[in-house]
Amino acid sequence: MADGSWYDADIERVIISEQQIRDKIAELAKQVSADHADAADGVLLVCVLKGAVMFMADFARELGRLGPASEMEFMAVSSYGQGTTSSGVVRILKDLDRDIAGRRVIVVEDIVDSGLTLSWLLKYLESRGAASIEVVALFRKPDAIKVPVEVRYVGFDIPSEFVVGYGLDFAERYREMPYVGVLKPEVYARS
Ligand SMILES: O=P(O)(O)OC[C@H]1O[C@H](OP(=O)(O)OP(=O)(O)O)[C@H](O)[C@@H]1O
Ligand code: HPA
Ligand SMILES: [Mg+2]
Repeated sequence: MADGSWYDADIERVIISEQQIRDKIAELAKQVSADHADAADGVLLVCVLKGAVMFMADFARELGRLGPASEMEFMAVSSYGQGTTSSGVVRILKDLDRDIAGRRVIVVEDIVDSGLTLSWLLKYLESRGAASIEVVALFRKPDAIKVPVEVRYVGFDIPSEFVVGYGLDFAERYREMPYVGVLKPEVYARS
């Protein structure tokens, strides 16, 4: 919940609290661990920067306690830029550093909103010969989806409002908040 930090003043409403996020990540890690207990060479976690940075760090640590072993890769893609709606054009800002052929890939994504980023990314990864590709997404907006995408593990379904916190930004700000909330309208008016 709001915790007395500077950013609370800009938040109209908390959508998901820090504790809810923590509990959900433990649950997601348990499911992924159980489903991949037989992965002899572990799983390859592909974090979609920048938004998924917090989720990746917390999820990977939880999964690490349970196994199987994981390795981490980072891609940076962007379609929102400074705005609150997808531009529809996904740009790769940082590509994978290595070959993913034959690996069990788990894409770690913060939010599925229109689905454009993920649907583009899945096609891109599929072309690289992974043994399997699954997605774990902490947040999803079911009413905002424009392109159907299969997300095996979902943390929270949330309303179709623009949210910030826990990695999610508005014009690069608010990523460091430990909870997820909706900004006050005056914050948009200021920018
Ligand atoms: O389902 P979609 O409508 O495509 O939206 C989801 C994507 O949008 C955001 O990324 P953004 O483009 O803002 O880049 P960022 O992670 O660097 O903030 C978010 O982190 C997801 O990756
Ligand atoms: O609601 C959102 N907030 C921040 N970034 C996003 N990218 C897609 N949806 C969102
Ligand atoms: Mg963003």
